[in-house]
Amino acid sequence: MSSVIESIETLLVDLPTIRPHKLSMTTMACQTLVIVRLRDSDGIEGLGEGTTIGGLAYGPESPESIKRNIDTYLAPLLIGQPAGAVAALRSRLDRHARGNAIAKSALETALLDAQGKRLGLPMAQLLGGAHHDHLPVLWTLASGDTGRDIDEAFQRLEQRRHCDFKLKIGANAVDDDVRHVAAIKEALGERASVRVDVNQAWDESSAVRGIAALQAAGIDLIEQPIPAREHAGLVRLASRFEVPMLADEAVADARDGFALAAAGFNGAYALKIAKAGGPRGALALAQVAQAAGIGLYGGTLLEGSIGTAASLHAWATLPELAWGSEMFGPLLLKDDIVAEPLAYGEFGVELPTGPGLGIALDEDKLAHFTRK
Ligand SMILES: O=C(O)C[C@H]1C=CC(=O)O1
Ligand SMILES: [Mn+2]
Repeated sequence: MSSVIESIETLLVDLPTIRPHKLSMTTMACQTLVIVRLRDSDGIEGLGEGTTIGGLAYGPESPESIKRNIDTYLAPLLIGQPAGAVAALRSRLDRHARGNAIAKSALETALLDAQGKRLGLPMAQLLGGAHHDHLPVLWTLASGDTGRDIDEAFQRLEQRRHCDFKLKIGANAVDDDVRHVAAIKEALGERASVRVDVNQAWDESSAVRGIAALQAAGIDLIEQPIPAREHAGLVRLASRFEVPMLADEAVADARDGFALAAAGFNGAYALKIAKAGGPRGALALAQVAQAAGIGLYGGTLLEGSIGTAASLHAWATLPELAWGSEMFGPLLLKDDIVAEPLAYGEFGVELPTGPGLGIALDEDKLAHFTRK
């Protein structure tokens, strides 16, 4: 008898951040991981993780809704089903439940982890095989203080941890943000690539003014300057400026990617397993981007080690990430719930090698940080 899915448990795990992380819509002091433990009748356990940023500040799913919707609606669709039928199970979730991409991503990750363990293959091999075993990782400077961000950047460069930096802006007046970014770029000079993420905070005319100044300051990439749904505006900004635009919230999945490319967008796409409903959906967006000649970036929704490892397995199967990745989530957290943390160094991170995700839980730490 082939294995069936026997149980699915979800846990809310609250981990403090190493410093306040300030974005245009919220300042984080803690990240909540929704951990999925999926158990199959052959005794194999698959792990998954879903995160968002600042409760409901980033999108329509919160950690609590992810847990509740898995427990109430999504898990019952999987219990008793053949455990190895990952593609069919993923379609089943989409057929019976709309939206909830982060919850579905956590479940798809757990299904792939279990199947990889069953077959003795790393998740990247289930997804077609890895092109790379070390991926570049940038660091986000978002302490809210220019001097502290500059110190942090030099520290990361000296540790050989990161040489590309993303600055979170949009919470302050445009001129103040531009001054902040220009001061950091001026301090780092040619030693580092500096990019910004506005997280949808500007309207188009503010964006024109802000981007002109950021381009003059030597910034390499402008992420999501205007609201996600304003595709036409993003296309206009991408055509207007030499500095490329990175679409993040505007492109969740392959359909969004197709629509934006068809509208004439010529920038780059941020892939996130959370936006696309899992690693397979994120790779489908990557295929659309490749067909349209659009460059790729491996994005994070500030996942912990499990979600980060799942993303790395997916990104490793891509021939090229023109803009590298930002899979630094675990480094923003004060502690971890896995036995062996991901290996960061030489401006990037190693792809884990064991079966499935190649990640094991530290049960004591998991129990300690799980919300009671
Ligand atoms: O890109 C985002 O919108 C979300 C995230 C990625 C890095 C970071 O600091 O926040
Ligand atoms: Mn972003």
